[in-house]
Amino acid sequence: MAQATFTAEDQKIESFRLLSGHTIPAIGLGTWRAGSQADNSVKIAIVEGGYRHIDTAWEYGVQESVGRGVKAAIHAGVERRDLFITSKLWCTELSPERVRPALLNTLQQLQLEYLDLYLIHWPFRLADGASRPPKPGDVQEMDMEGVWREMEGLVKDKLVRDVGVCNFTLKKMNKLLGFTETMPSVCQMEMHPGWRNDKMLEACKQNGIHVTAYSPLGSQEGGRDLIHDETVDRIAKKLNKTPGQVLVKWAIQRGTSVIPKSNNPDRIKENIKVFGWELPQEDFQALCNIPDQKRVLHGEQLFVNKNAGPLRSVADVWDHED
Ligand SMILES: NC(=O)C1=CN([C@@H]2O[C@H](COP(=O)(O)OP(=O)(O)OC[C@H]3O[C@@H](n4cnc5c(N)ncnc54)[C@H](OP(=O)(O)O)[C@@H]3O)[C@@H](O)[C@H]2O)C=CC1
Ligand SMILES: O=C1CO[C@H](CO)[C@@H](O)[C@@H]1O
Repeated sequence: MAQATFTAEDQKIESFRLLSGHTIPAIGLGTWRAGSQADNSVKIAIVEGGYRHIDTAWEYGVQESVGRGVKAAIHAGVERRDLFITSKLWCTELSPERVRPALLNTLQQLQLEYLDLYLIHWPFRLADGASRPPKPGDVQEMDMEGVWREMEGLVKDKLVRDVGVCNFTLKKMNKLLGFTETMPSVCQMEMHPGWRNDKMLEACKQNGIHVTAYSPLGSQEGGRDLIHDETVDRIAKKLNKTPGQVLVKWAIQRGTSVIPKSNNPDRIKENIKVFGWELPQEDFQALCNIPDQKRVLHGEQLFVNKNAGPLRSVADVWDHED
């Protein structure tokens, strides 16, 4: 069996400890829009880049390809127990009786026996066959307690090692914390210098919940081009790093894990070379001061039919807070 070229130890990849006592590697490979190249990107990331953390979701439609990439990496000598694989429960499955079948389907697609982390993707339930953007009536309130009890059951049955949420507002997080028996280990949120989201980061820290920053480069396609932001570019040139590395390092220095997506082998390997050096305080601060704070992905935009105006049902379930 061929040996992996890089190990996480070679790369000195840092990790963060979760409330459960498990650890999450500081950098993971994102797979949204990875398409049919996901298998190759995942294999390169793990075997050549030293990644040990992969972020995916049923909704990305790439889980079978991701699974093939993971399998190839294991075949190349990486141990499953050294990998951290995250997936997410999609909005149409947000009713208690659908949680376990959705997870089993995800495990089957990924060809895995367990997940390291299973996240509620958005705190909204979508009706079966809901169009995007949804029609009136397609967006529904979820039975949060019922769904969470099922998530807890997956941990008890060792099908997933940790559970968590994405895209929760503070109001929704507080509601969850009001009844949870198994704490959410992770809250995954959009975070980059163009959307620091300090309020949720602070609230999570206070509760010991680890934060993973998604779209750390601004998401690029249809998002915000932070790679060419003048502050990011200036700091990158000064430190002799790339803009991608500066953005990834900023996230880690804030205490969050981070999941940049790339399908380009050079950029995959570039984005993880962020250990053994620090952003000086003044540069870290300059990145924190980037103006025009706004999200790239917003629940109201994702789930509201812009042509028809806000749907009554969305107004009922969205908290109207940042
Ligand atoms: N929980 C949730 O609701 C969400 C989770 N996510 C997760 O977070 C991941 C990352 O977020 P995402 O929105 O994909 O965007 P990112 O911020 O990671 O940006 C990805 C884009 O940047 C490009 N890129 C990657 N590295 C570099 C580099 N070093 N220099 C220049 N360009 C680069 C990629 O192109 P190329 O591939 O050609 O390199 C791609 O176009 C997702 O893939 C997904 O796994 C994302 C959104 C929502
Ligand atoms: O993870 C994600 C990537 O983008 C999607 C938008 O189509 C979202 O559903 C989701 O939050």
